[in-house]
Amino acid sequence: MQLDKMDENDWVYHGEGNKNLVVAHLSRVLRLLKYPAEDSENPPQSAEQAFRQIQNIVDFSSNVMSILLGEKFVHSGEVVKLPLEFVRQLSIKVQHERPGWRCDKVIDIYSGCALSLPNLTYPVLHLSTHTPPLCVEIKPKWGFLPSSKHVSKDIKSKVCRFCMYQLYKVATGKWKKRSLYCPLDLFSGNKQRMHFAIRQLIEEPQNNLKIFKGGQCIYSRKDSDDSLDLNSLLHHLRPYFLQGNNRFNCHMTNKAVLNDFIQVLMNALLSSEGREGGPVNDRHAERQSYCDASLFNKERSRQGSQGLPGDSVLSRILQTQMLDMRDIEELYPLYHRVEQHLQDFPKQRARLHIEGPYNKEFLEMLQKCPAEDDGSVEYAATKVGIHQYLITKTAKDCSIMVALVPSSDKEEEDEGPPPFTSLVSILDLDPKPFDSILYQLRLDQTIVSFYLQTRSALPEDSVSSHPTICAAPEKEECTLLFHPV
Ligand SMILES: O=P(O)(O)O[C@@H]1[C@@H](OP(=O)(O)O)[C@H](OP(=O)(O)O)[C@H](O)[C@H](OP(=O)(O)O)[C@H]1OP(=O)(O)O
Ligand SMILES: Nc1ncnc2c1ncn2[C@@H]1O[C@H](COP(=O)(O)OP(=O)(O)OP(=O)(O)O)[C@@H](O)[C@H]1O
Repeated sequence: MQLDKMDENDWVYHGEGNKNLVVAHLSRVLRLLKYPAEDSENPPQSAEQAFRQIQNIVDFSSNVMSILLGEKFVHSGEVVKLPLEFVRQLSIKVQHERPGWRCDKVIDIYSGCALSLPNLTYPVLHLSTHTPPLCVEIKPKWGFLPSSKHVSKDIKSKVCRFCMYQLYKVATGKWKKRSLYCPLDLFSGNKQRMHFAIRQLIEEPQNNLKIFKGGQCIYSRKDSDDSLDLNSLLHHLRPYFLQGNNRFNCHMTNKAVLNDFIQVLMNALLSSEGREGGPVNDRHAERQSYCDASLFNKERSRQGSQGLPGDSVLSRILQTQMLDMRDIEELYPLYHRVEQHLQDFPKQRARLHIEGPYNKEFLEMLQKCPAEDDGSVEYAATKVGIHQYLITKTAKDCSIMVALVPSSDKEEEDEGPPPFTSLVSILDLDPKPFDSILYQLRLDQTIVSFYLQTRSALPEDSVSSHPTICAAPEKEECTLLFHPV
């Protein structure tokens, strides 16, 4: 990439989240900061601050998250300085492709800073074949129930945050339809539960699932009420699954295509080598962790527990999320202690690395932290305190990208999906701001009280387990939740 010869016509809109917009050009992407539209005339930070913010993201990803999640999964990228005219033209060019609900923020066109990353939807893997890679992005969210003594509402240890939050999101219009995906099913390592969870993601992707082919998004929910085209997805997927052993002339039902696709995706998520194909060993004992709101039939999964392979992407994310099992209610007093201290001694913000930098000194500070609470601000801020909690917050909001290309390896069996090579990565590993903790506490209270109120007003089976719906992939009734195709 020649930074002095950038042409906006080479770059295409690729996607965006709450804080960044991403454009792609073949095997690279540029991730540009966004800020609230009302600040568009008056950028909230200088070019130097923007540069430092992105450098902080790179350092946090490479020095902290990559160690916890595994280097093979993490691509931290590098900060680049782009010509301002290029960014301005790019911003105009992509505007009409942006989803309406994201337009409350605008691209930072003043700093010229961006994060340059490999395009994970168009990995080098595909170069060995003429077939465009398939790529699945999953934002799995929180995979466990808090086990803190300080939880004020019992429901938090029975129903997961994602499932509770769904009722609030639908009621406030963020999404039109409730998602029946439950992260605890995906993270269970039990193949039936995982299969069920992935089907729910396909049925209602919200912002938790996107599917790409050849680097282009072919399946996602862009707005709360846009239409989803499952037929078109199946049309894209079918050729990949007809290529297997003895299948060239076989008729495959849509259900079989979808089951194969989910199977291949699960294999990649459970692979303990980063690249699919090797034997799965070093399994964790399955965490007997069930969410009462999941529609998966618990009795079925108890028959065949598998657990997550130790080095699989799901296991690494879950372990990182669980570094801090404390609930926000238990964490808040520690935040309060640090906040009070910073009010009295504002210059200590830098010493305590409240906004980074995430360098050697930061890691040393985490290691030196006292093991027991001695009432100090160091304890509250560091390893067992705020920083550790914020690290787990990043792991609760990251996404997994699974790139798949048909493999030429011949396999003996005629059964099962054709072989694929996969490349699994984790993205969106930005540090979460210290100041978000008060907001987190309030949001948590809102989600829980809304869930309790709404649940009591709804019929029993609309929010809790429903024994007649199960996820056995081989059974006909597993099409139950799908629209006709
Ligand atoms: O708090 P949550 O669980 O709603 O997560 C936010 C996400 O909402 P979600 O529920 O996944 O739709 C939210 O995603 P959306 O904007 O809803 O797509 C962001 O990821 C947000 O992170 P950040 O503040 O931009 O760094 C996320 O906020 P934090 O992870 O910073 O709390
Ligand atoms: N390296 C990459 N390769 C390919 N696509 C990417 C890459 N990084 C991001 N994307 C795409 O861009 C989208 C937005 O990126 P990202 O999730 O980092 O934004 P964000 O604003 O930080 O999100 P959030 O809402 O979680 O804060 C992703 O959902 C993904 O589809």
